[in-house]
Amino acid sequence: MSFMQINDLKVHYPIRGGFFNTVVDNVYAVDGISMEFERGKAYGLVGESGCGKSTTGKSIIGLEKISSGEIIYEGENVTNKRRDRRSSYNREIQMIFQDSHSSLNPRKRVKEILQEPIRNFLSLTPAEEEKKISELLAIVGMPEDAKLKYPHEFSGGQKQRLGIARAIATNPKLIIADEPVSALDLSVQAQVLNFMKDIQNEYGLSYLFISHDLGVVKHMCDHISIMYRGRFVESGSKEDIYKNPQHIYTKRLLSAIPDVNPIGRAERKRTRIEVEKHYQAEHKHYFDENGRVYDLVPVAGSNGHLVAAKAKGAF
Ligand SMILES: Nc1ncnc2c1ncn2[C@@H]1O[C@H](COP(=O)(O)OP(=O)(O)OP(=O)(O)O)[C@@H](O)[C@H]1O
Repeated sequence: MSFMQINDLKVHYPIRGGFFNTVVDNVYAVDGISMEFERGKAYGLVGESGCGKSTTGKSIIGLEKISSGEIIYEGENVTNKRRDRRSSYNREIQMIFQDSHSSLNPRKRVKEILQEPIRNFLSLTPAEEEKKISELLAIVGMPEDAKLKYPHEFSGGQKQRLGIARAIATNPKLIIADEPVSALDLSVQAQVLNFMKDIQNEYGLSYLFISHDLGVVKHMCDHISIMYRGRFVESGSKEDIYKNPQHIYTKRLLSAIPDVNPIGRAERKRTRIEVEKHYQAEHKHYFDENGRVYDLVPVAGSNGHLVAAKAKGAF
């Protein structure tokens, strides 16, 4: 049973131009997506840069204006209440960002950074607040004396842990994690991901896990949507997406990561040959099975030869 539903969400940014600075077009950053979140489950949102992943996350939490669509939380339409301090939605949906360095106020000590959500949302006595901050630091594996330090005194992985501590301070149900490890060294990425899994299990947290990295999403998520130009081209359980991808864009995303590539070599080759044939026949476009059109451009292989035709934007 899902506790939150996103229905036909659209976020369009107007493009202004001309002498009168009128709206001449729109960027269809998010263009009609629907999702459901279940307790204790992680929902993965994958796609290449610019497809609308961050805009989706930010609009859910209320950092971006929604053009149309609705968010239903615990049976209530909260679309216009997302930033309302009094609403439980505002307390129970939190976000962590890729760049924890810039999302943590450099002029505040850790104690003050963690105090902020606690004071905004929980009514605690000073003693309870102090205890809560110590508990949060313990949960994210940071020492007690971190309280008095500033963000710059920590490593990238530690700063991301502090970002997580801040997000879990209000006992959230859903954490939107926007590329939470992509700015970290590879060695630290696994630690932070494992830690996120641990707290998910312990507190029954749900995640909206945003990433361009299908390997990371495979590790973290139960349900996955593949996003392309503001829309979902494919959604399904982790098993469906990795074992039996349907859309050519998903297949290409998967084939770009050999480690987790579930489609056999033969199929990978077939997809590539199919597109290459179109290119060699001097077609400028390739139409996939859903009628979507891609521009074809050449790409050079590591040996310097033309190895495949590439569908621009998709491949
Ligand atoms: N404030 C804005 N005004 C106009 N266009 C915007 C604005 N914010 C984002 N966009 C555009 O909306 C589209 C989606 O951007 P978004 O940042 O959501 O993509 P993304 O998938 O998260 O990319 P990345 O992985 O690089 O962060 C892009 O074309 C982007 O240029």
